[in-house]
Amino acid sequence: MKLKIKNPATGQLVQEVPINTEEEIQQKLKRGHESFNNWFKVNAHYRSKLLKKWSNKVQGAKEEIAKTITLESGKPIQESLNEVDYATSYIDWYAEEAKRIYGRTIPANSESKRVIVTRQPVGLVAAITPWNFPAAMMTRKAAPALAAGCTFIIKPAENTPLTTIKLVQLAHEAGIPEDVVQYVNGYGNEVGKLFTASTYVKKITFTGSTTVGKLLMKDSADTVKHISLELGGHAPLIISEDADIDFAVSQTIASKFRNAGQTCICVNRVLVHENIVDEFSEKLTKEVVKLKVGNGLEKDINIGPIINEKGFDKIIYQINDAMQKGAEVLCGNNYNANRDAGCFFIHPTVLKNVNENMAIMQEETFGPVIPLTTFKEIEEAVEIANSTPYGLAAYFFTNDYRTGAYFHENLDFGIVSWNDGAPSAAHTPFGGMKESGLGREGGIEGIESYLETKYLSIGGLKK
Ligand SMILES: NC(=O)c1ccc[n+]([C@@H]2O[C@H](COP(=O)([O-])OP(=O)(O)OC[C@H]3O[C@@H](n4cnc5c(N)ncnc54)[C@H](O)[C@@H]3O)[C@@H](O)[C@H]2O)c1
Ligand SMILES: O=C[C@H](O)CS(=O)(=O)O
Repeated sequence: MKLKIKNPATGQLVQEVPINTEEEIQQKLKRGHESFNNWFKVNAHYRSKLLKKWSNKVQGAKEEIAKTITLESGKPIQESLNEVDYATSYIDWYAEEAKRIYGRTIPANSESKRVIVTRQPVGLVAAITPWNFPAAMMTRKAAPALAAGCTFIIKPAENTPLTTIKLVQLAHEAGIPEDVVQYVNGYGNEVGKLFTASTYVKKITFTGSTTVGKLLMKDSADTVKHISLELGGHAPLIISEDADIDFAVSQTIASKFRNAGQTCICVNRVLVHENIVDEFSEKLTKEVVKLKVGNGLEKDINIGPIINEKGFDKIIYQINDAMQKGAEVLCGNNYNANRDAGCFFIHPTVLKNVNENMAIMQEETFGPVIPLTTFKEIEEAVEIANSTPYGLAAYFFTNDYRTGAYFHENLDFGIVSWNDGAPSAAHTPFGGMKESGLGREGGIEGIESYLETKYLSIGGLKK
Protein backbone atom coordinates (compact mmCIF):
# COMPACT_ATOMS: atom_id res chain seq x y z
CA MET A 1 0.00 0.00 0.00
CA LYS A 2 1.15 3.53 -0.80
CA LEU A 3 0.10 7.08 -0.06
CA LYS A 4 -0.44 9.14 -3.21
CA ILE A 5 0.84 12.66 -2.57
CA LYS A 6 -0.92 15.09 -4.90
CA ASN A 7 -0.45 18.80 -5.52
CA PRO A 8 -3.66 20.44 -4.20
CA ALA A 9 -3.26 23.24 -6.77
CA THR A 10 -3.27 20.93 -9.82
CA GLY A 11 -4.31 17.46 -8.67
CA GLN A 12 -1.14 16.07 -10.21
CA LEU A 13 0.66 13.18 -8.51
CA VAL A 14 3.84 14.44 -6.81
CA GLN A 15 5.09 11.17 -5.35
CA GLU A 16 3.97 7.86 -3.88
CA VAL A 17 5.08 6.94 -0.37
CA PRO A 18 4.98 3.42 1.09
CA ILE A 19 2.65 2.89 4.05
CA ASN A 20 4.48 1.14 6.88
CA THR A 21 3.11 -2.19 8.05
CA GLU A 22 2.22 -2.72 11.70
CA GLU A 23 5.28 -4.96 12.05
CA GLU A 24 7.56 -2.26 10.63
CA ILE A 25 6.10 0.32 13.00
CA GLN A 26 6.49 -1.96 16.01
CA GLN A 27 10.11 -2.57 15.02
CA LYS A 28 10.76 1.17 14.77
CA LEU A 29 9.15 1.76 18.16
CA LYS A 30 11.36 -0.94 19.68
CA ARG A 31 14.48 0.56 18.12
CA GLY A 32 13.48 4.05 19.28
CA HIS A 33 13.09 2.74 22.82
CA GLU A 34 16.35 0.81 22.82
CA SER A 35 18.37 3.69 21.37
CA PHE A 36 17.13 5.95 24.17
CA ASN A 37 19.52 4.31 26.65
CA ASN A 38 22.51 5.54 24.65
CA TRP A 39 21.14 8.85 23.37
CA PHE A 40 20.20 10.36 26.71
CA LYS A 41 23.71 9.68 28.02
CA VAL A 42 25.18 11.80 25.20
CA ASN A 43 26.21 15.07 26.85
CA ALA A 44 23.98 18.08 26.26
CA HIS A 45 26.70 20.12 24.57
CA TYR A 46 27.19 17.41 21.96
CA ARG A 47 23.42 17.09 21.41
CA SER A 48 23.42 20.86 20.94
CA LYS A 49 26.14 20.64 18.30
CA LEU A 50 24.23 17.95 16.39
CA LEU A 51 21.06 20.07 16.43
CA LYS A 52 23.00 23.04 15.05
CA LYS A 53 24.38 20.82 12.28
CA TRP A 54 20.82 19.71 11.50
CA SER A 55 19.66 23.33 11.32
CA ASN A 56 22.49 24.18 8.94
CA LYS A 57 21.63 21.18 6.74
CA VAL A 58 17.99 22.29 6.57
CA GLN A 59 18.95 25.86 5.70
CA GLY A 60 21.31 24.48 3.05
CA ALA A 61 18.33 22.72 1.44
CA LYS A 62 15.91 25.63 1.97
CA GLU A 63 14.81 26.09 -1.64
CA GLU A 64 14.27 22.35 -2.17
CA ILE A 65 12.32 21.97 1.08
CA ALA A 66 10.19 25.06 0.38
CA LYS A 67 9.26 23.72 -3.05
CA THR A 68 8.31 20.39 -1.45
CA ILE A 69 6.12 22.18 1.11
CA THR A 70 4.29 24.06 -1.66
CA LEU A 71 3.93 20.99 -3.87
CA GLU A 72 2.32 18.90 -1.13
CA SER A 73 0.45 21.56 0.91
CA GLY A 74 -0.35 24.21 -1.70
CA LYS A 75 0.86 27.19 0.31
CA PRO A 76 2.45 30.05 -1.67
CA ILE A 77 6.19 29.57 -2.20
CA GLN A 78 7.17 32.65 -0.20
CA GLU A 79 5.21 31.32 2.80
CA SER A 80 7.00 28.00 2.36
CA LEU A 81 10.38 29.73 2.36
CA ASN A 82 9.32 31.55 5.52
CA GLU A 83 8.24 28.23 7.04
CA VAL A 84 11.70 26.71 6.53
CA ASP A 85 13.19 29.63 8.50
CA TYR A 86 10.47 29.23 11.14
CA ALA A 87 11.23 25.49 11.34
CA THR A 88 14.99 25.99 11.81
CA SER A 89 14.34 28.70 14.42
CA TYR A 90 12.95 25.97 16.69
CA ILE A 91 16.02 23.77 16.13
CA ASP A 92 18.31 26.75 16.85
CA TRP A 93 16.36 27.70 19.99
CA TYR A 94 16.44 24.20 21.47
CA ALA A 95 20.06 23.62 20.48
CA GLU A 96 20.72 26.29 23.10
CA GLU A 97 18.09 25.13 25.59
CA ALA A 98 19.75 21.67 25.61
CA LYS A 99 22.57 23.29 27.61
CA ARG A 100 20.20 24.98 30.09
CA ILE A 101 18.33 22.03 31.59
CA TYR A 102 19.09 22.85 35.20
CA GLY A 103 18.41 21.01 38.47
CA ARG A 104 18.70 22.48 41.96
CA THR A 105 19.55 21.68 45.56
CA ILE A 106 17.03 22.09 48.40
CA PRO A 107 18.07 22.90 51.99
CA ALA A 108 17.43 19.69 53.96
CA ASN A 109 15.60 19.53 57.31
CA SER A 110 18.54 17.75 58.95
CA GLU A 111 22.34 18.19 59.05
CA SER A 112 22.69 14.55 58.05
CA LYS A 113 20.68 14.98 54.84
CA ARG A 114 21.09 16.54 51.42
CA VAL A 115 18.45 16.99 48.69
CA ILE A 116 19.28 17.30 45.00
CA VAL A 117 16.70 17.80 42.22
CA THR A 118 17.61 16.57 38.74
CA ARG A 119 15.84 16.47 35.32
CA GLN A 120 15.94 13.60 32.86
CA PRO A 121 14.31 12.89 29.47
CA VAL A 122 11.01 10.99 29.46
CA GLY A 123 12.09 8.44 26.82
CA LEU A 124 10.70 7.66 23.34
CA VAL A 125 8.37 10.41 22.09
CA ALA A 126 5.77 9.69 19.38
CA ALA A 127 4.56 12.66 17.37
CA ILE A 128 1.61 13.10 15.00
CA THR A 129 1.51 16.28 12.94
CA PRO A 130 -0.89 18.17 10.64
CA TRP A 131 -0.62 19.01 6.94
CA ASN A 132 -0.55 22.81 7.15
CA PHE A 133 3.01 23.37 8.45
CA PRO A 134 4.81 20.13 7.55
CA ALA A 135 8.23 21.52 8.44
CA ALA A 136 7.61 23.75 11.45
CA MET A 137 5.19 21.41 13.24
CA MET A 138 7.78 18.65 12.97
CA THR A 139 10.77 20.65 14.29
CA ARG A 140 8.63 22.33 16.99
CA LYS A 141 8.39 18.83 18.48
CA ALA A 142 11.58 17.05 17.38
CA ALA A 143 13.95 19.83 18.45
CA PRO A 144 12.95 20.01 22.16
CA ALA A 145 12.60 16.23 22.32
CA LEU A 146 16.12 15.62 20.99
CA ALA A 147 17.55 18.51 23.02
CA ALA A 148 16.10 16.96 26.19
CA GLY A 149 17.71 13.59 25.35
CA CYS A 150 14.51 11.86 24.18
CA THR A 151 14.30 9.69 21.09
CA PHE A 152 11.65 10.62 18.55
CA ILE A 153 9.32 8.97 16.02
CA ILE A 154 6.83 10.92 13.90
CA LYS A 155 3.82 10.22 11.71
CA PRO A 156 3.21 13.20 9.40
CA ALA A 157 -0.17 13.93 7.78
CA GLU A 158 -1.03 11.54 4.97
CA ASN A 159 -1.18 14.37 2.41
CA THR A 160 2.14 16.04 3.36
CA PRO A 161 4.75 13.42 4.37
CA LEU A 162 7.49 14.45 1.92
CA THR A 163 8.75 17.42 3.93
CA THR A 164 9.05 15.37 7.13
CA ILE A 165 10.87 12.58 5.29
CA LYS A 166 13.41 15.12 4.02
CA LEU A 167 13.88 16.69 7.47
CA VAL A 168 14.54 13.27 9.07
CA GLN A 169 17.02 12.40 6.33
CA LEU A 170 18.87 15.68 6.98
CA ALA A 171 18.91 14.95 10.73
CA HIS A 172 20.68 11.64 9.98
CA GLU A 173 23.13 13.42 7.66
CA ALA A 174 23.89 15.82 10.52
CA GLY A 175 24.92 12.86 12.68
CA ILE A 176 21.79 12.25 14.74
CA PRO A 177 21.55 8.41 14.86
CA GLU A 178 18.91 6.78 12.66
CA ASP A 179 17.11 5.08 15.55
CA VAL A 180 17.06 8.31 17.55
CA VAL A 181 14.82 10.16 15.06
CA GLN A 182 12.50 8.14 12.80
CA TYR A 183 9.34 8.54 10.73
CA VAL A 184 6.52 6.21 9.78
CA ASN A 185 3.79 6.77 7.22
CA GLY A 186 0.19 5.63 7.39
CA TYR A 187 -3.34 6.55 8.32
CA GLY A 188 -3.75 8.47 11.53
CA ASN A 189 -6.37 6.28 13.18
CA GLU A 190 -4.25 3.15 12.58
CA VAL A 191 -0.82 4.51 13.52
CA GLY A 192 -2.27 6.49 16.41
CA LYS A 193 -3.56 3.30 18.03
CA LEU A 194 -0.12 1.68 17.74
CA PHE A 195 1.57 4.72 19.28
CA THR A 196 -0.83 5.05 22.21
CA ALA A 197 -0.87 1.29 22.94
CA SER A 198 2.91 0.88 22.88
CA THR A 199 4.64 0.66 26.26
CA TYR A 200 7.83 1.83 24.51
CA VAL A 201 6.21 5.25 23.91
CA LYS A 202 6.45 7.47 27.01
CA LYS A 203 4.97 10.61 25.49
CA ILE A 204 2.49 11.54 22.76
CA THR A 205 2.77 14.98 21.18
CA PHE A 206 0.02 15.88 18.75
CA THR A 207 -0.85 18.85 16.61
CA GLY A 208 -4.13 18.79 14.76
CA SER A 209 -7.86 18.92 15.28
CA THR A 210 -9.48 18.96 18.70
CA THR A 211 -11.51 15.87 17.77
CA VAL A 212 -8.40 13.77 17.18
CA GLY A 213 -6.63 15.28 20.17
CA LYS A 214 -9.41 14.05 22.46
CA LEU A 215 -9.13 10.53 21.03
CA LEU A 216 -5.38 10.44 21.61
CA MET A 217 -5.81 11.77 25.14
CA LYS A 218 -8.27 8.99 25.95
CA ASP A 219 -6.13 6.24 24.40
CA SER A 220 -2.97 7.51 26.15
CA ALA A 221 -4.62 7.02 29.54
CA ASP A 222 -4.25 3.22 29.39
CA THR A 223 -0.46 3.54 29.78
CA VAL A 224 -0.47 6.95 31.54
CA LYS A 225 1.62 8.61 28.87
CA HIS A 226 2.81 12.20 28.96
CA ILE A 227 0.80 14.15 26.40
CA SER A 228 1.03 17.51 24.64
CA LEU A 229 -1.84 18.71 22.48
CA GLU A 230 -1.85 21.65 20.06
CA LEU A 231 -5.42 21.65 18.78
CA GLY A 232 -8.03 23.67 16.97
CA GLY A 233 -8.56 27.39 17.17
CA HIS A 234 -11.27 29.95 16.43
CA ALA A 235 -9.44 33.22 16.94
CA PRO A 236 -11.37 36.41 17.63
CA LEU A 237 -9.95 39.77 16.58
CA ILE A 238 -11.35 42.79 18.44
CA ILE A 239 -11.05 46.29 17.00
CA SER A 240 -11.70 49.03 19.52
CA GLU A 241 -13.18 52.41 18.62
CA ASP A 242 -9.78 54.08 19.22
CA ALA A 243 -7.78 51.62 17.05
CA ASP A 244 -5.61 52.71 14.13
CA ILE A 245 -7.92 51.38 11.41
CA ASP A 246 -5.40 51.26 8.57
CA PHE A 247 -2.95 49.33 10.76
CA ALA A 248 -5.71 47.02 11.98
CA VAL A 249 -6.68 46.29 8.35
CA SER A 250 -3.11 45.31 7.45
CA GLN A 251 -2.71 43.08 10.51
CA THR A 252 -6.11 41.44 10.03
CA ILE A 253 -5.11 40.48 6.48
CA ALA A 254 -1.68 39.27 7.64
CA SER A 255 -3.28 36.92 10.15
CA LYS A 256 -6.38 35.85 8.24
CA PHE A 257 -4.99 34.94 4.82
CA ARG A 258 -1.79 33.14 5.82
CA ASN A 259 -1.93 29.70 4.14
CA ALA A 260 -5.34 30.69 2.68
CA GLY A 261 -6.69 30.97 6.22
CA GLN A 262 -5.63 27.41 7.02
CA THR A 263 -3.67 27.96 10.20
CA CYS A 264 -4.75 27.31 13.78
CA ILE A 265 -4.24 30.94 14.81
CA CYS A 266 -5.75 32.65 11.78
CA VAL A 267 -8.34 35.21 12.71
CA ASN A 268 -11.73 33.48 12.46
CA ARG A 269 -14.06 36.15 13.89
CA VAL A 270 -13.65 39.94 13.59
CA LEU A 271 -15.44 42.01 16.26
CA VAL A 272 -15.51 45.71 15.31
CA HIS A 273 -16.81 48.59 17.45
CA GLU A 274 -20.15 49.66 15.97
CA ASN A 275 -18.99 53.26 15.43
CA ILE A 276 -16.18 52.28 13.05
CA VAL A 277 -17.49 49.13 11.34
CA ASP A 278 -18.39 50.92 8.09
CA GLU A 279 -14.98 52.58 7.72
CA PHE A 280 -13.14 49.40 8.73
CA SER A 281 -15.14 47.09 6.42
CA GLU A 282 -14.72 49.48 3.46
CA LYS A 283 -10.94 49.77 3.95
CA LEU A 284 -10.58 46.03 4.59
CA THR A 285 -12.51 45.04 1.47
CA LYS A 286 -10.50 47.46 -0.66
CA GLU A 287 -7.30 45.61 0.33
CA VAL A 288 -8.73 42.08 0.27
CA VAL A 289 -9.79 42.29 -3.38
CA LYS A 290 -6.14 42.93 -4.31
CA LEU A 291 -5.11 39.44 -3.13
CA LYS A 292 -4.22 37.03 -5.96
CA VAL A 293 -5.49 33.44 -5.95
CA GLY A 294 -3.68 30.61 -7.74
CA ASN A 295 -0.95 27.98 -7.79
CA GLY A 296 1.46 28.68 -4.95
CA LEU A 297 4.49 27.84 -7.14
CA GLU A 298 3.81 30.99 -9.17
CA LYS A 299 5.26 34.23 -7.90
CA ASP A 300 2.98 36.94 -6.44
CA ILE A 301 0.25 34.46 -5.52
CA ASN A 302 -1.20 35.32 -2.10
CA ILE A 303 -3.90 32.66 -1.72
CA GLY A 304 -3.26 29.03 -2.64
CA PRO A 305 -5.73 26.13 -2.79
CA ILE A 306 -7.85 24.65 -0.01
CA ILE A 307 -6.21 21.39 1.06
CA ASN A 308 -9.08 19.04 0.24
CA GLU A 309 -12.76 18.60 -0.65
CA LYS A 310 -13.81 18.23 3.01
CA GLY A 311 -12.20 21.54 3.91
CA PHE A 312 -13.69 23.24 0.86
CA ASP A 313 -17.22 22.00 1.55
CA LYS A 314 -17.03 23.17 5.19
CA ILE A 315 -16.02 26.70 4.16
CA ILE A 316 -18.72 26.95 1.48
CA TYR A 317 -21.30 25.65 3.97
CA GLN A 318 -20.33 28.36 6.47
CA ILE A 319 -20.60 31.10 3.82
CA ASN A 320 -24.00 29.91 2.61
CA ASP A 321 -25.29 29.45 6.15
CA ALA A 322 -24.24 33.00 7.03
CA MET A 323 -25.89 34.43 3.90
CA GLN A 324 -29.12 32.54 4.58
CA LYS A 325 -29.15 34.03 8.09
CA GLY A 326 -28.64 37.60 6.88
CA ALA A 327 -24.93 38.17 6.29
CA GLU A 328 -23.93 40.58 3.51
CA VAL A 329 -21.11 39.61 1.10
CA LEU A 330 -18.75 42.56 0.61
CA CYS A 331 -16.35 40.65 -1.64
CA GLY A 332 -15.45 37.10 -2.68
CA ASN A 333 -17.83 34.17 -2.34
CA ASN A 334 -16.67 32.88 -5.67
CA TYR A 335 -14.66 29.73 -6.09
CA ASN A 336 -13.22 27.18 -8.49
CA ALA A 337 -13.84 23.53 -7.64
CA ASN A 338 -12.60 20.58 -9.72
CA ARG A 339 -13.85 17.67 -7.67
CA ASP A 340 -12.47 15.06 -10.09
CA ALA A 341 -8.95 16.50 -9.85
CA GLY A 342 -9.32 17.39 -6.16
CA CYS A 343 -8.51 21.07 -6.72
CA PHE A 344 -10.35 23.76 -4.75
CA PHE A 345 -9.80 27.52 -4.71
CA ILE A 346 -11.86 30.05 -2.75
CA HIS A 347 -11.46 33.77 -3.35
CA PRO A 348 -10.94 35.79 -0.16
CA THR A 349 -14.35 36.65 1.19
CA VAL A 350 -15.57 39.34 3.59
CA LEU A 351 -19.01 38.96 5.25
CA LYS A 352 -20.72 41.82 7.12
CA ASN A 353 -23.68 41.84 9.56
CA VAL A 354 -22.66 38.44 10.91
CA ASN A 355 -24.30 37.23 14.14
CA GLU A 356 -23.80 34.52 16.76
CA ASN A 357 -26.44 32.25 15.21
CA MET A 358 -24.26 31.60 12.18
CA ALA A 359 -22.04 28.49 12.04
CA ILE A 360 -19.03 30.60 11.03
CA MET A 361 -19.05 32.24 14.46
CA GLN A 362 -19.09 28.88 16.30
CA GLU A 363 -16.94 26.49 14.23
CA GLU A 364 -13.32 26.78 13.06
CA THR A 365 -13.39 27.90 9.39
CA PHE A 366 -9.88 27.02 8.23
CA GLY A 367 -10.35 29.07 5.06
CA PRO A 368 -10.10 32.59 3.52
CA VAL A 369 -13.29 34.09 4.97
CA ILE A 370 -13.63 37.08 7.31
CA PRO A 371 -16.95 37.39 9.20
CA LEU A 372 -17.52 40.87 10.63
CA THR A 373 -19.70 41.41 13.67
CA THR A 374 -20.05 44.47 15.95
CA PHE A 375 -19.98 45.32 19.64
CA LYS A 376 -20.66 48.43 21.73
CA GLU A 377 -18.81 47.85 25.04
CA ILE A 378 -15.48 46.03 25.52
CA GLU A 379 -17.10 43.73 28.09
CA GLU A 380 -19.50 42.56 25.37
CA ALA A 381 -16.59 41.94 22.98
CA VAL A 382 -14.79 39.80 25.57
CA GLU A 383 -17.97 37.81 26.24
CA ILE A 384 -18.36 37.03 22.53
CA ALA A 385 -14.65 36.22 22.17
CA ASN A 386 -14.70 33.78 25.11
CA SER A 387 -17.99 32.14 24.07
CA THR A 388 -16.56 29.17 22.11
CA PRO A 389 -14.75 26.03 23.42
CA TYR A 390 -11.53 27.28 21.81
CA GLY A 391 -8.78 29.23 23.59
CA LEU A 392 -5.73 29.29 21.33
CA ALA A 393 -5.15 32.83 19.96
CA ALA A 394 -7.00 36.14 20.35
CA TYR A 395 -6.11 39.51 18.85
CA PHE A 396 -7.08 43.05 19.80
CA PHE A 397 -6.32 46.50 18.45
CA THR A 398 -6.41 49.52 20.73
CA ASN A 399 -4.11 52.37 21.68
CA ASP A 400 -5.64 52.75 25.13
CA TYR A 401 -3.59 51.00 27.82
CA ARG A 402 -6.55 50.43 30.14
CA THR A 403 -8.49 48.74 27.34
CA GLY A 404 -5.43 46.68 26.46
CA ALA A 405 -4.89 45.58 30.03
CA TYR A 406 -8.57 44.60 30.30
CA PHE A 407 -8.41 42.50 27.14
CA HIS A 408 -5.14 40.84 28.18
CA GLU A 409 -6.50 39.86 31.58
CA ASN A 410 -9.98 38.78 30.49
CA LEU A 411 -9.49 36.95 27.20
CA ASP A 412 -9.24 33.17 27.88
CA PHE A 413 -6.60 32.37 25.28
CA GLY A 414 -3.03 31.04 25.47
CA ILE A 415 -1.85 33.60 22.92
CA VAL A 416 -3.13 37.17 23.29
CA SER A 417 -1.84 39.52 20.61
CA TRP A 418 -2.11 43.32 21.08
CA ASN A 419 -1.74 45.32 17.84
CA ASP A 420 0.09 42.34 16.32
CA GLY A 421 -1.24 39.98 13.63
CA ALA A 422 1.78 37.63 13.68
CA PRO A 423 2.63 36.57 17.27
CA SER A 424 4.27 33.18 16.58
CA ALA A 425 7.99 32.66 17.24
CA ALA A 426 10.29 29.95 18.60
CA HIS A 427 11.03 31.94 21.77
CA THR A 428 7.34 32.15 22.75
CA PRO A 429 5.33 29.48 24.65
CA PHE A 430 2.78 28.67 21.91
CA GLY A 431 -0.35 26.81 22.98
CA GLY A 432 -4.00 26.95 23.91
CA MET A 433 -6.45 26.91 26.79
CA LYS A 434 -9.78 25.09 27.01
CA GLU A 435 -10.25 22.70 24.04
CA SER A 436 -7.36 24.21 22.08
CA GLY A 437 -4.81 22.06 23.80
CA LEU A 438 -2.53 21.08 26.66
CA GLY A 439 1.05 22.24 27.13
CA ARG A 440 3.20 24.77 25.29
CA GLU A 441 5.65 24.52 22.36
CA GLY A 442 8.51 26.98 22.01
CA GLY A 443 10.16 29.17 24.63
CA ILE A 444 11.62 27.85 27.87
CA GLU A 445 8.31 26.10 28.59
CA GLY A 446 8.47 24.00 25.40
CA ILE A 447 11.13 21.59 26.66
CA GLU A 448 9.51 20.98 30.07
CA SER A 449 7.07 18.34 28.82
CA TYR A 450 9.95 16.23 27.51
CA LEU A 451 11.53 16.03 31.00
CA GLU A 452 10.88 14.08 34.18
CA THR A 453 11.79 15.59 37.55
CA LYS A 454 13.62 13.36 40.05
CA TYR A 455 14.96 14.22 43.48
CA LEU A 456 17.77 12.53 45.37
CA SER A 457 17.59 12.43 49.17
CA ILE A 458 20.92 11.58 50.80
CA GLY A 459 20.82 10.55 54.46
CA GLY A 460 23.21 9.30 57.13
CA LEU A 461 25.81 12.00 56.50
CA LYS A 462 28.09 12.83 59.44
CA LYS A 463 26.66 15.69 61.57
N1 LIG B 1 -2.66 24.32 17.75
C1 LIG B 1 -1.78 24.19 16.77
O1 LIG B 1 -0.57 24.47 16.92
C2 LIG B 1 -2.25 23.68 15.44
C3 LIG B 1 -1.35 23.73 14.36
C4 LIG B 1 -1.80 23.26 13.12
C5 LIG B 1 -3.09 22.75 12.95
N2 LIG B 1 -3.91 22.71 14.03
C6 LIG B 1 -5.28 22.22 13.88
O2 LIG B 1 -5.28 21.04 13.05
C7 LIG B 1 -6.47 21.00 12.26
C8 LIG B 1 -6.12 20.91 10.80
O3 LIG B 1 -5.08 19.99 10.59
P1 LIG B 1 -5.45 18.53 10.07
O4 LIG B 1 -6.58 18.57 9.12
O5 LIG B 1 -4.18 17.87 9.61
O6 LIG B 1 -5.94 17.85 11.45
P2 LIG B 1 -6.30 16.31 11.72
O7 LIG B 1 -6.55 16.22 13.17
O8 LIG B 1 -7.34 15.82 10.79
O9 LIG B 1 -4.95 15.51 11.36
C9 LIG B 1 -3.78 15.80 12.05
C10 LIG B 1 -2.94 14.52 12.14
O10 LIG B 1 -3.68 13.59 12.89
C11 LIG B 1 -3.74 12.34 12.20
N3 LIG B 1 -4.98 11.67 12.57
C12 LIG B 1 -6.19 11.74 11.98
N4 LIG B 1 -7.09 10.97 12.63
C13 LIG B 1 -6.40 10.38 13.67
C14 LIG B 1 -6.75 9.46 14.71
N5 LIG B 1 -8.00 8.99 14.83
N6 LIG B 1 -5.78 9.08 15.59
C15 LIG B 1 -4.52 9.56 15.49
N7 LIG B 1 -4.12 10.43 14.52
C16 LIG B 1 -5.06 10.82 13.63
C17 LIG B 1 -3.64 12.72 10.75
O11 LIG B 1 -3.17 11.62 9.99
C18 LIG B 1 -2.65 13.87 10.79
O12 LIG B 1 -1.33 13.37 10.79
C19 LIG B 1 -7.20 22.29 12.57
O13 LIG B 1 -8.18 22.07 13.55
C20 LIG B 1 -6.12 23.20 13.12
O14 LIG B 1 -6.63 24.21 13.96
C21 LIG B 1 -3.54 23.18 15.27
O1 LIG C 1 -1.41 26.28 12.24
C1 LIG C 1 -0.85 26.27 13.27
C2 LIG C 1 0.52 26.83 13.49
O2 LIG C 1 0.97 26.49 14.78
C3 LIG C 1 0.47 28.31 13.27
S1 LIG C 1 2.00 29.09 13.52
O3 LIG C 1 2.79 28.84 12.31
O4 LIG C 1 2.66 28.48 14.70
O5 LIG C 1 1.70 30.51 13.72
